[in-house]
Amino acid sequence: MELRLSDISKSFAETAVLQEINDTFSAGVYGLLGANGAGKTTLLKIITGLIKPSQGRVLYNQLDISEQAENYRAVLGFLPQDFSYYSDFTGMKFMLYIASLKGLPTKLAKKRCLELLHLVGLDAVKNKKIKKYSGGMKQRLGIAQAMINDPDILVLDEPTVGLDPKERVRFRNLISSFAKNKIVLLSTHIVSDIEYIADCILLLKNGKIEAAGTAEELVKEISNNVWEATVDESLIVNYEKNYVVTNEKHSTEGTVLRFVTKETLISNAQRVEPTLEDLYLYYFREEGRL
Ligand SMILES: Nc1ncnc2c1ncn2[C@@H]1O[C@H](COP(=O)(O)OP(=O)(O)OP(=O)(O)O)[C@@H](O)[C@H]1O
Repeated sequence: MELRLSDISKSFAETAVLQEINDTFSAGVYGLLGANGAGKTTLLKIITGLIKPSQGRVLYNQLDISEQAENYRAVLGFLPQDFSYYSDFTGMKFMLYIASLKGLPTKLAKKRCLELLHLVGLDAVKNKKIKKYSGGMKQRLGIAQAMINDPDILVLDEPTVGLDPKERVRFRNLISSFAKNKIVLLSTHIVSDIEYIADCILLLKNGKIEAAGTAEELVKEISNNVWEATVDESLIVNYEKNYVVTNEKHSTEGTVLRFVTKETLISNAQRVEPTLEDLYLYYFREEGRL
């Protein structure tokens, strides 16, 4: 199984949103990480065939997805960012509705809906109307509906929005166990959501894939460049001008500043292990200053 993005570019009017994206996905979890407006939703919509690229092609098993639309839809599961629900439906009724849209036979549909509602922890509320659901419950229902046809390719746009920390952990476990022999693509701007589950992280910046690899591979770029130093609070503004500051921890002894730079003149600065969050903030430093 292979999904290939071949030279994808997308412009809206005169504005280039994606530029010459090339990548090949085989079974595994891929995390698309980027700041707001980086082009994540646009890229995922192109991958699902919802919008067409201005240039380039998406190939599923070597064939353009536009030439095998029906076949492709059958192996695809999608959670859009702006997913809307029928609020008067119960969770179960909604799932059955999606199952019928996907053409699942009635008996199988019921079994599959119950299984999935259990997997996302919505058993207890499956007969409640969706309008009574919390944001996190709705999001879990959205994830469940995307998995209804046991898709080979699961595309999730910002799936963890609205999930509390416990739900996030449950989500990560769910995706890890689901992903065997499947392609899972998910977008987020929350580093910790994909740090542990993504086999490959793609950093999307200004419509281009700036870097791709495992978390360990990616952070190598800034190894030896992440520091911590205890500094006087009044000097922080100056440091922020010269360094990419990734954390500030205030205490009675002063402020522990964490920052990324090649060389530093701060005498008590010590090198520390880089994290993916350091790398993210380093890549998206301009956005951080808005
Ligand atoms: N249909 C459209 N017409 C014009 N511009 C668009 C359209 N869709 C997206 N854009 C623009 O393309 C850029 C990328 O948007 P996109 O939604 O893909 O980013 P994103 O990384 O998903 O951001 P977010 O995390 O905020 O959803 C934005 O500047 C957006 O305004």
